[in-house]
Amino acid sequence: MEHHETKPKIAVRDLTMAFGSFVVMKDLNFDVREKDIFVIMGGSGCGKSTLLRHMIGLKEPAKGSISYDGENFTSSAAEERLKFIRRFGVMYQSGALWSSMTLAENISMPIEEHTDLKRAEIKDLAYYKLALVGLSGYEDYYPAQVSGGMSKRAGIARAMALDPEVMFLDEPGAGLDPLSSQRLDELILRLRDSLGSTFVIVTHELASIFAIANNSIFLDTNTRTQGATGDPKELRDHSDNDTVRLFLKRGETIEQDESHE
Ligand SMILES: Nc1ncnc2c1ncn2[C@@H]1O[C@H](COP(=O)(O)OP(=O)(O)OP(=O)(O)O)[C@@H](O)[C@H]1O
Repeated sequence: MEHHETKPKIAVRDLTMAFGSFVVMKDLNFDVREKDIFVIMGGSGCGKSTLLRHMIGLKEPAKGSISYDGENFTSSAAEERLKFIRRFGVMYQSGALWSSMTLAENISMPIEEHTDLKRAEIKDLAYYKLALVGLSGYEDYYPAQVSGGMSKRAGIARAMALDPEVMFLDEPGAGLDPLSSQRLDELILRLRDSLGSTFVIVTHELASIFAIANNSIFLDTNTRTQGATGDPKELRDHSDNDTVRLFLKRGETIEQDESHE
């Protein structure tokens, strides 16, 4: 196993997440390293999206902290917090693009909002971002005119509009056929390699987890805390937590089933 001695990109410490008196997860402790493709995994309703919302500042921890590059995000003042948020790119589960705008206009929006660039420069940037996700030639299409997979890729291009250091994707493969889902996985790997960004991805799709992730956290609904953190392949083969191993081993049966088709 490789060990990087660098400071973690993201450090989550003693995090408890709750809605009122309902505790979703407690005592979460994990690191995300720079250039990791880190997946948040676990069964339905365990708190994956809620964890992502904590990491981008949409929800406050009941306890604990989240730091970026050694700086405390959780305790930061409003103004300082905006600086953190500017370094994030987010694609939500609903991930929808604005239907009344072309793909290029969808990507231009955040650039217009957050920079002083001129119109022509913004257009160039939007075209460039679409090219990065393999959508050259589709700049003037409306979301309804492209496939689900293309729409997800445009959503990723929009999340990348401001060159984020960390990309957060909530269930990017949801609703996609296996081939489009696989193409999306390949895109994520390629973007990580070419742009050097860090990815935090919510997913419960095992094929996708094994294809892209080098680091992860498993949220266990029964114990209401993390079952394990680390490389999903290693957890599948060596975790001393039965629930984690069982969850990840389902992947083998799925992969075998698919190879017999
Ligand atoms: N705004 C809210 N108020 C109260 N409870 C909530 C709220 N949002 C989520 N929850 C609860 O918190 C728990 C975790 O929800 P969350 O959506 O984070 O799970 P998830 O793992 O992302 O689920 P899924 O895989 O089904 O998308 C669930 O029990 C959910 O009902």
